[in-house]
Amino acid sequence: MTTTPATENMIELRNVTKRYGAATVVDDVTMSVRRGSITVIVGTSGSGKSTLMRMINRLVPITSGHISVDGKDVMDVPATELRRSIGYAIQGHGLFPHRTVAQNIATVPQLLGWDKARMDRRVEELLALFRLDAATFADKYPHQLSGGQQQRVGVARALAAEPEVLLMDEPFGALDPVIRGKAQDDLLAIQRQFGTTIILVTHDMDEAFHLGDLIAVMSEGKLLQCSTPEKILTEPADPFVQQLTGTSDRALKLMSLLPLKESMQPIKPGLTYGLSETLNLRDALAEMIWQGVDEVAVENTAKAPVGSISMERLLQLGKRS
Ligand SMILES: Nc1ncnc2c1ncn2[C@@H]1O[C@H](COP(=O)(O)OP(=O)(O)OP(=O)(O)O)[C@@H](O)[C@H]1O
Repeated sequence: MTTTPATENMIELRNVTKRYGAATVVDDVTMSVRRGSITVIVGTSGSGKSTLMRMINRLVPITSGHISVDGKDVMDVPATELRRSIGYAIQGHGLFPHRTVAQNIATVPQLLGWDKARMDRRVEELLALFRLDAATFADKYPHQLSGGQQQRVGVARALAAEPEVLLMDEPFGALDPVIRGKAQDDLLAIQRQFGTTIILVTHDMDEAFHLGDLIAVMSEGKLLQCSTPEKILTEPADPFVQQLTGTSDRALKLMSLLPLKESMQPIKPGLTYGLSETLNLRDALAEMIWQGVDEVAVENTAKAPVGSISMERLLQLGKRS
């Protein structure tokens, strides 16, 4: 038996346009999203980010152009089937107020006719994944949870039926910075575990740089650039892209994208202070300034030295190439 190889791109948008009357709110957007990657859409308010994303699961009808998901034109898939197969998480989470946490999470599996044992297993697994104790939370109602907990349930619900594609519209918008950071790290861990293809809309550029394999910048309905975070910083396609990413901390943003592990120098004996190889260069620099050291050992998770890094080398790496 021959099987068709999975296409490398999970989502393809070709010349996608959305008009409301005379207003063109998404203007001829062409973009590809690689399977198992995270694409973050940024741009000013009203630039068409949500509209673009909502055309993928057909919550908004396309005026012209084509969108395919996993090789299939979305217009050839019944809208309800499409929406059940694509996870969707929004700011304010949209939980059903009269359903418990467990029932909220099981919404799509239930619609898909999963048996009870499988649904219960999945709910427990997701609660554990989002660090919500099942005994405490499964039977609570949304109003009994904090905003952050509700948000996590919202994302858990979007992931419940193990979708290959997850669309997220400002999913962490309402969270305070500490919880937000944790939620982002949870999402990255889950994405790595399941290989989910994610498109996420945010206003927060730090979030975009932290999460995005690609960053898509929109302005007035147009897609100005869709590139890696490094390219967005070092080769902005448009003055607006440059303005959006901010120029004052460009060096530090760039350093935050570079892993220490890939930039370290050979092991050097006699260094008394060690940093984990899992840090990025910005965090390494911050720690060295704080500790007042010019050179440190780089250590693996077992605390064995695997290299070294000097302040001089760090400063070189942050320079525009
Ligand atoms: N149903 C509609 N009818 C008419 N205009 C609409 C409709 N929905 C959205 N728009 C307009 O389309 C434009 C893009 O809206 P959209 O919500 O996609 O922007 P956005 O970039 O996601 O904005 P924000 O960051 O503020 O959420 C806006 O000017 C908005 O007013």
